[in-house]
Amino acid sequence: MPAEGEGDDDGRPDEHERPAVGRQRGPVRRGPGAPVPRGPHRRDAAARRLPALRRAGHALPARVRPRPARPRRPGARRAVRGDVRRARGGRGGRRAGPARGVPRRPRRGAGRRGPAGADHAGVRRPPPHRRAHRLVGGGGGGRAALLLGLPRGGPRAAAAVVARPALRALGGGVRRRRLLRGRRRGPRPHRPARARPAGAGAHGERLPHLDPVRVDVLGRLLAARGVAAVSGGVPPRALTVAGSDSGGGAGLQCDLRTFLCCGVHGATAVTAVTVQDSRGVTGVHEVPADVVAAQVEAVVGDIGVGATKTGMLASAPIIEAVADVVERLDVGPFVVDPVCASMHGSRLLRPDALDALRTRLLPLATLVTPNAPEARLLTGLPVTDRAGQVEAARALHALGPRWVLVKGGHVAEGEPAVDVLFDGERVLELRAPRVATPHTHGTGDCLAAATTAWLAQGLDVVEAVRRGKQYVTAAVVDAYPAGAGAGPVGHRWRVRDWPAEEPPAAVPSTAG
Ligand SMILES: Nc1ncnc2c1ncn2[C@@H]1O[C@H](COP(=O)(O)OP(=O)(O)O)[C@@H](O)[C@H]1O
Ligand SMILES: Cc1ncc(COP(=O)(O)O)c(N)n1
Repeated sequence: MPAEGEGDDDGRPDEHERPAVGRQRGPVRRGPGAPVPRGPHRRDAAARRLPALRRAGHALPARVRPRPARPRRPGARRAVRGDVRRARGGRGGRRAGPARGVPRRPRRGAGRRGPAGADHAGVRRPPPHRRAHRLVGGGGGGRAALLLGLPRGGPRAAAAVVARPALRALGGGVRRRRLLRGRRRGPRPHRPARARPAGAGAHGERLPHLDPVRVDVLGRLLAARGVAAVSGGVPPRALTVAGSDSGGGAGLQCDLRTFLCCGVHGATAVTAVTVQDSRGVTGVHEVPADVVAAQVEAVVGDIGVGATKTGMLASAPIIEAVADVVERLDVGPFVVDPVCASMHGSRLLRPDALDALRTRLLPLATLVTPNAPEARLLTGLPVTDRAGQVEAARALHALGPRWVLVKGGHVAEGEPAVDVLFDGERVLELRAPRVATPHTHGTGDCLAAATTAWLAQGLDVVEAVRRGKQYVTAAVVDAYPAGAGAGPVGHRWRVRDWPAEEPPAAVPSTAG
């Protein structure tokens, strides 16, 4: 298959031309927040502050405690709670403010942090592998690490690293927290403010508090400790039947990232390997149709899937093979993203495959998600405004899918990004602010994959598409310029609250 074409005269649909990257407004760059300052070990500074800290009632790690505390002088005033509050810079007693020699605790979100592993007074806390037992109880961390695929060098630390966000995601459940955390000694260590996910809540809705990925991780941790799991150990599964994008921004790479970030295990049936970067596609190697079908059979037969999506299908034989296997097996709700070309205008579907797409695949689809050029290609209708989106949705619905979503990324640019959803009766609009960025590589895959992930978790189509739209909007806000051309949408906004723990120590091995 030719990787690039030049317009209608050579068969390549010029509808797939996107506005040139350079013509768009500058990228919206978002960093992961202020860099974490890392300094030298502050043992000396910590030791200088010891008297004040001891007055404040801090529980000090043994390694910075130079000598046992002196016995109290007879008649000396017993430390009262107010002293502790004052020393920590909180309210209490008459004089609010830090005790002499104890630095004021930085405000939440003030962006200041001490050296890694140090609390607000500059005292090093014990390293994670010595603290982790408070989170996961003693022993068993090795198995937890094994289950979670984490490094074995510091299993408890690794388990703690995973457990902490899981606990945070669980919100309430004081007993559950206590069970895992154990008894806390000393004051609560300072935690820096969490980075707010970019774009989250743009539509007044947040992703669910009870994040399925984290609940599941916690479930596995508990199972490894022999404690009854909080939720089932196996996450929902979804399958993508799609091409590989060597640049990683679109295709199955984008699908897998999105699946994970939406709480499902992703499986793949690879249809083609593309040689692709941020500037375009320079090569395509198709996978034989029977091998594509065999991948679907293997995944569905053994692992099982709650929902399936298609992306780049490359050729009519591959479409036929996928249609055959989807008819035979239970692939769950079936989302067809009728990918015809890349955003750079490189063809990803042979022109003679359009008919197979219309007649074999669309009738099987729970939801089909064309962009405006694809909708035009499939229906022959111009799709240049909202009315055109609705008309195309009606025409596509007549081809057999249960739902049609005509996306608005290429429609009325400069206005909000509005997608039109149609089920044969209702016409619904999903509206989001349009982000001024040229880095929109993978938007369509991201939307379809997120929607598929939510379908795999049992949501209905409207709810799944709403969340898919919410996800892709945040991902466009989080997009970044990787390469000289169009950069990919970003997924890091979903994982930025990884705890600022130190990784486990790498110590010389005594074995061998
Ligand atoms: N600049 C943008 N800002 C916000 N949302 C966008 C932007 N560009 C595309 N989208 C959204 O991303 C999704 C994919 O749209 P579209 O670009 O039309 O598909 P494709 O990537 O298949 O060409 C749609 O929900 C669309 O509204
Ligand atoms: C393998 C593969 N699948 C899909 C796309 C479409 O993504 P985009 O429209 O963002 O280029 C792509 N470029 N490559």
